[in-house]
Amino acid sequence: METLVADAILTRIEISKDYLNFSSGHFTLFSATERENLHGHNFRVRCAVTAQVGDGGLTFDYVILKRALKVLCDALDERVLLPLESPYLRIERQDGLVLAHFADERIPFLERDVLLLPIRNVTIEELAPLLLERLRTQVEIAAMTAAIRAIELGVSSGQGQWAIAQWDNRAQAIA
Ligand SMILES: Nc1nc2c(c(=O)[nH]1)N=C([C@H](O)[C@H](O)COP(=O)(O)OP(=O)(O)OP(=O)(O)O)CN2
Repeated sequence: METLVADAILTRIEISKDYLNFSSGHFTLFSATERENLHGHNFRVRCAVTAQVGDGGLTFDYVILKRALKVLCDALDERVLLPLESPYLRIERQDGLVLAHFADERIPFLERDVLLLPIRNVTIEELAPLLLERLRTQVEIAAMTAAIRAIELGVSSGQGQWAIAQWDNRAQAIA
C-alpha cells in the first residue's frame, strides 16, 4: 500500500472544457407515479485531480485525463439515457425495441436510440459517481491512481447546477 508522504504539498489539476459534454435525452423519476416528460440536456462534465508534484515538476499528463473524459462523454452522447436500477422503472427488450414500463405506461424506444445505465435515476447525482467510477477504472487512469490522492468529477444538466462526486485515495491509504 502506498505510504502517504507526511505534510506533502498537494496540487489540484482542474479540467473544464467545452467539448466535455454529452447531449442526451432522459426523464427524472420522482416517485412510482410521477416523472418528467422525456426531454434533453446538454450535460457538461468537469474534473479535478489532486496529486503530489513529482521530482520532475509534474503530477501526470493531463492530456491523458482529458482524453479519458472525452471517451466517457462520447459514450453517452445522442442517446436516451434510461436507468437499469430504478425501483420505479422496468426495462424490457422486445423485437428490437426497448420498452420502459413506468406506472401504467409502456414507453417504446428503438434499441439504437437508448443507452441503459447501471444507475437508479438519470439525475446529475447518479451520473457523476457513475462517470467517476468509469474514469477511475479506465486503464490509463488506473495506472496513475498510485500518484493521485483524490478525484472529483462533476456533471451539470444546465448552467449553474452541478453534482460533484468524489474519490479520495487518502482514505484507502490511511485505512
Ligand atoms: N436533484 C435533482 N433534481 C432534478 C434533476 C437532477 O438531476 N437532480 N433533474 C431534473 C431535470 O433534468 C430537469 O429537466 C432540470 O430542469 P431545469 O433545472 O429547469 O434545467 P434548466 O437547465 O432549464 O434550468 P433553468 O434554471 O430553467 O435554466 C429536475 N430535478
